[in-house]
Amino acid sequence: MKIVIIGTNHAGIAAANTLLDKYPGHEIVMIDRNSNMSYLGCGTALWVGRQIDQPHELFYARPEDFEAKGATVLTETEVSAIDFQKKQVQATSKTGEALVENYDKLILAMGSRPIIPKILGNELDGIHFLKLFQEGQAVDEEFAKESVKRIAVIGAGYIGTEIAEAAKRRGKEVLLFDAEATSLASYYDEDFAKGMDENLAKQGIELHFGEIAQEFKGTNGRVSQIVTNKDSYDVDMVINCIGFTANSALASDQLETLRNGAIKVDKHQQTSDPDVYAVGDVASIYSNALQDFTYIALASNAVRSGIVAGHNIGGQPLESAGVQGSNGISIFGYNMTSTGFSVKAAEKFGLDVSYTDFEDKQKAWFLHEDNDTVKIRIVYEKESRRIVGAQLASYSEIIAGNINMFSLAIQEQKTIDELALLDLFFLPHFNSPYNYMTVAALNAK
Ligand SMILES: Cc1cc2nc3c(=O)[nH]c(=O)nc-3n(C[C@H](O)[C@H](O)[C@H](O)COP(=O)(O)OP(=O)(O)OC[C@H]3O[C@@H](n4cnc5c(N)ncnc54)[C@H](O)[C@@H]3O)c2cc1C
Ligand SMILES: NC(=O)C1=CN([C@@H]2O[C@H](COP(=O)(O)OP(=O)(O)OC[C@H]3O[C@@H](n4cnc5c(N)ncnc54)[C@H](O)[C@@H]3O)[C@@H](O)[C@H]2O)C=CC1
Repeated sequence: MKIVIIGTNHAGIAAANTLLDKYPGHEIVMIDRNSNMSYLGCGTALWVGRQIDQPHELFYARPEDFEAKGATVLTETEVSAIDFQKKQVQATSKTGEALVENYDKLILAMGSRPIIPKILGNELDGIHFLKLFQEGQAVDEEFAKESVKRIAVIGAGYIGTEIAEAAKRRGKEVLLFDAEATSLASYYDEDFAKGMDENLAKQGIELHFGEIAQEFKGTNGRVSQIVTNKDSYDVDMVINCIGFTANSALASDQLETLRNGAIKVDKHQQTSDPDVYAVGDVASIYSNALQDFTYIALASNAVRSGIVAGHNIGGQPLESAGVQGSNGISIFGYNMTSTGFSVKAAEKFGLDVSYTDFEDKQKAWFLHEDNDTVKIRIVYEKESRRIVGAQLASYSEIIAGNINMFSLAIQEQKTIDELALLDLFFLPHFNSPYNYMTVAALNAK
């Protein structure tokens, strides 16, 4: 069987490795328009902010790794069309040569692209996005310029907040804008996001929330001012981070999609064409909190969905367990993690939810050093009492792993009452006998 994979980043790589390692004997052709593969964008801010010295360790796979296992890897080759009837992929190589690849099974792993704000002045120099390694390099080069002193970051989601920290670490003045009232509004309720806002403000980042960019103005072709619905600000550079959209144009007129263009898949990653699978950011994904398919762009989901597609195409039926969109962020030492829905997100999706909050020290009360406060919120459906979300925030790093337990609880449809008496270990170095997670659950109305 000949399997063609379009897109060789996290999702495409996971599918390719699964097929090559577990189901040998197939012809695998991997095509990507980029010159590199496997770049972990999560490391961009760490590198640009000089928390790590070099970007090379942010790559974990090379074309040679797949060629050594028998695959054909075509880099700098852009797919321009797919004929789903003839089962053919048309592409152009880096030398301009037209290529046609036939397939028995096709894996779409074209990922996502940043949303471009449709406002005047978009084309000016000094306006950046952060998705590819090359875009990280461009931002890094700008940060090195003495003339770039004041930076506007548009969108205080995950990428915006992380790059705001990086810019500050490089000695820049940073103005952080978001249409919402707080940072991280897609992931955390306001009471939680406020903790991050205070942390950002304490570090000298200028916060402009509830503000929408309406125009970029320039001087000699380079951005020099940003105009919002409230005011205008002189800046030397802009970084746009207002979210991702599925990069599905190659297939969205032929295959079924969600309203945002993500290619609809089932739990086997199969699209509306049985010979075509879609994985990662280009595809829909099943949310256990919502109990329906939705769109959640994360590297963790990309890897899992790639593995699932690989097994199904290889001949071993495997159903995805669904996801919770579990995520985390660490900014100037302040750590936040969440999974499933916040109260706000649950209500937006039509769920009738309640929540329980608790706050305590991370370690036992009699440890007075390095013992930070932890805030927790657990969100549950009122009628069924099933847990649909959790949020944690603290300067303590110990909180990080806890969110995974809530992820499993949501996946397994556990109720808030089942959590209340769960056996959690106790050791003073890490927690208290009255663990804040179970106390929050015990307090649930
Ligand atoms: C700055 C940043 C930080 C992030 N941090 C995190 C994090 O901490 N945790 C987390 O879980 N996620 C994080 N993400 C999100 C994560 O990177 C994405 O969810 C992930 O990259 C999706 O993987 P993918 O393989 O589905 O798609 P992509 O990474 O978008 O890869 C798609 C590939 O398809 C190729 N392609 C597209 N169209 C064509 C075509 N026509 N022809 C040939 N090739 C094509 C592209 O060149 C690309 O290589 C971050 C993203 C960014 C940008
Ligand atoms: N730690 C992690 O897990 C990370 C995950 N990612 C993922 O990568 C994807 C893209 O990240 P982001 O671009 O940061 O998206 P995001 O969805 O996290 O944040 C986008 C932000 O932009 C704001 N916004 C939207 N339109 C706006 C406008 N016109 N003006 C001002 N603000 C506006 C939104 O309110 C939101 O806060 C997401 O799916 C994210 O989850 C990215 C970085 C880190």
